[in-house]
Amino acid sequence: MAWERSMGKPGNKNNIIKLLQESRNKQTAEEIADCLGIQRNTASAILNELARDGIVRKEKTRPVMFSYIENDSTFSDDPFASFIGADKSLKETVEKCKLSAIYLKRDMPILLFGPSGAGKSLLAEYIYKYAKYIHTIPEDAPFVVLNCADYANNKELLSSVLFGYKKGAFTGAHRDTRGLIEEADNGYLFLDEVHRLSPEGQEKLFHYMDKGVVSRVGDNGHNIELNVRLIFATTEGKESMLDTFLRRIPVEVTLPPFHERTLEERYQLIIYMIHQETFVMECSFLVSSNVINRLLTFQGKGNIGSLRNILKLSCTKAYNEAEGKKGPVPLKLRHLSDTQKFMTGTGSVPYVNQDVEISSEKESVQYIFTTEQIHVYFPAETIVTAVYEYLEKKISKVRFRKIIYDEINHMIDDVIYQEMDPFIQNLYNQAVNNILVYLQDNYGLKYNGVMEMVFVKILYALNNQSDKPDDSQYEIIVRKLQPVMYRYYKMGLIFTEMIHQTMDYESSPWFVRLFAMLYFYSMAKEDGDYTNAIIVSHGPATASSIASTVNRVFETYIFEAFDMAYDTPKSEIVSRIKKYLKNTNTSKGLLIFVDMGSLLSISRDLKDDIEGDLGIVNNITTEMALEAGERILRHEDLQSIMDNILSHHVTKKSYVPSRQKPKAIVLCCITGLGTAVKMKTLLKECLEGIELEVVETPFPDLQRDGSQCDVFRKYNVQFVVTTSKLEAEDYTAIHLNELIDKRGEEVIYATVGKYFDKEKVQKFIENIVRSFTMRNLIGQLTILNPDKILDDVEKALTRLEILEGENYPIDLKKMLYIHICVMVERLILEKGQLSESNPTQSLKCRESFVKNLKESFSVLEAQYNVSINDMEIHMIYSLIKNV
Ligand SMILES: Nc1ncnc2c1ncn2[C@@H]1O[C@H](COP(=O)(O)OP(=O)(O)OP(=O)(O)O)[C@@H](O)[C@H]1O
Repeated sequence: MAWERSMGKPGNKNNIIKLLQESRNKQTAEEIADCLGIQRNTASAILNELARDGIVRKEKTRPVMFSYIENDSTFSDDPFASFIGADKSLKETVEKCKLSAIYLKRDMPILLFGPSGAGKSLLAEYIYKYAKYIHTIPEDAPFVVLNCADYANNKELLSSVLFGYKKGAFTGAHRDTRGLIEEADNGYLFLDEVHRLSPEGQEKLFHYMDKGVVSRVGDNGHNIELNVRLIFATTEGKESMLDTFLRRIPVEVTLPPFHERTLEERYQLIIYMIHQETFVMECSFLVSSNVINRLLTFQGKGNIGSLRNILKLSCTKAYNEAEGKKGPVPLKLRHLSDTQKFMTGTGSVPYVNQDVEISSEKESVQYIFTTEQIHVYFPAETIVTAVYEYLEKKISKVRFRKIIYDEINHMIDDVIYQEMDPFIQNLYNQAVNNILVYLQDNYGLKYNGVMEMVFVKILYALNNQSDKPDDSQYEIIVRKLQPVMYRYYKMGLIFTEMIHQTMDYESSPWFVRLFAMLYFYSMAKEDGDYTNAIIVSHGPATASSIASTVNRVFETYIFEAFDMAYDTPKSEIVSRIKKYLKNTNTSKGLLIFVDMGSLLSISRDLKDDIEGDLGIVNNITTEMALEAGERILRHEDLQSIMDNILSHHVTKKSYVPSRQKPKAIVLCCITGLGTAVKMKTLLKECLEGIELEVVETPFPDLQRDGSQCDVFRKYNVQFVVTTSKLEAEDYTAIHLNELIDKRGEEVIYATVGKYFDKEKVQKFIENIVRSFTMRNLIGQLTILNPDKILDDVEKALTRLEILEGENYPIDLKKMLYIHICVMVERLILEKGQLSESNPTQSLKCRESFVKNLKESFSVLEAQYNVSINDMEIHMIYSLIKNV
């Protein structure tokens, strides 16, 4: 691989220097490589080394440009470059401070808010240094500090210290004395804890801010003109400051407490402070990872200031203990002066897991981290195009994998040699390493040092790059890739979630996820398109330990584990698996190992959720899982995998072959019972060679659940025939009466017509028209004479219409004729079998209707010797009210 190559021949370095010296122009690594006929990576590695040695200047543009540094270079550094956080969480703060320093006149005072020890005094010093650096104040300008809290009990004294006093102004004022504000002329005055200043003192300051003059105490008539830049600081909130004071301050900034700084900054601060101690003690420290983890979670009062004091004491303790011993001084938890202050919340993830050696021999600049700009260029266009072409089947999977592999490698080549701060690299390395090990242990990720380094660089670059990628566009791609690459999708998800948890890492989460997904995909042995396999086992980690062993052995994510508590009910197991299957591609089948015989029956619950075959094996051992894993990776079919496992291991299986949902016409009768049965028989006879099933479903179910109804899960429903009005949104429903109309013909052509040839469908329609006319329907009666019963029913219904005072529409009447004729025959046949009144069916119809119906049907009841019970009345009532 490219990153494993050496820097090539020794002459390359000299050639590069010569080229840059001669050309005097900035050049990219690529241009230099082309010009010298060497690999770009080799050129990039050498250029970075030369930049480190100060021979070549590296400009963090895109692409990165390199130029030769002439000896007379006057390049000097912005003092803020060494202020930890200046380019990260304090970026805005620092920009405001710089702005106030750039302002040429004195009247741009700045007020720093923040808790004790957050770094206000230090920031004030940096502002002063910066003003010198940009020459808004002279090189020898004073920086005068006054902490108003020191005079909290003597406000008069504070005023006289600040503004000076005239001889005789108060007892003990023996001579005219300059105030600190005069000392600060042409430079800066930093007033810490400014809220402690008396109202009179504040008045005097306003006067200076407004007019540029001050008068000493006791000498009000004499104004001294000054040019002093003011910086104020307070640990109090705004409310403790006079409004008149705040109004005069154009720039306000707030420094956050230590625990609100980013993890990276907290780490930098700790390392930096220990490094300072190496000079004091003249030794190196080997800081244990426990110490670092504790310090990182410090939330005590006094923030960085307290932390500094604690470190000073701890380093002294450690030094004394190690006196006379060789090697770096170990700094352990026991040396922390006030251990309980650092208690990490229980269960929190340790940030680092390696000790860090901090040496005084290294230059201090190496510990004052300035963010090295690493540029990561993601070949979005190529990858996005490849994804779409692959999804649209314009390119093969092999081609797709090749494109992804090439592009990811290109990106890796680009980023791998870019330099970053070694200590921050260490922090990132440890976090990334933890995650990759987890993915290796559980998902068989095959990873190496290069992968770790790539992630470190990419994450770091994203965190520090000003032109961040447009994250939302990557979200779309990730979602598109989910179904075709779900294994890598999941690993990408785990990676991003863990990096967020362990590092508070938030930059470009979708980009990171897509990159992780594609990187894992391009490096994996398998593309992920093989039989899905899961292990369901009771016990805290039985399933996951077997799954992780197999995944690790094959360095491939084959098994998913479901650890179940011993009392987990079957329904919950099923629902967990169903949830998993929702985001899983099962077209190559699903093999499930369970540890209980009773779980074999989950095949019934799961079979509709799986596209391919489903195999369940009622036993699980690591050996069996290993064998299955091996066969899965050989792309054996599920049936043969199972046969082999069974022949080698004593066990049982349940096998449900992949099932195409059968096509069906659904009959939905509000009345249920006989009418539906009769219609079903008729409809089936009409099919004549068309392979369709005719199934019934209860009206209330369909009305309530629509296409979520069970029948839609089991069948590929063509259309639904109903005897009652039904609002169908996402499926086709047709009323029984319409079946023999034009609409019936249209619906049949639009649905069934898609699958069968025209002549058969035409025949089907003709059959329906012939059979579903009313007389024919009633002609299906087996014992009753259709003409006779029709006459009797007509009389009964006419009587009901009169009693109810209604004229039923013709469609309804037809329905009622069919229903009542069938009902009478059914009652005759079932006499003695059916309970008198169905207890679950309460009679919900109007009382007067029951009375009228009983009266109008009494003749019919007597003639046929049947009794129309409450349930039947209810059905007739429903028909009348629904149609
Ligand atoms: N960004 C930083 N980089 C390095 N050291 C820092 C940084 N911020 C603060 N410190 C160190 O933390 C300690 C406390 O900072 P500082 O005295 O400036 O805080 P403060 O807000 O002024 O506190 P107080 O309100 O108690 O005066 C100092 O030793 C300072 O050097």
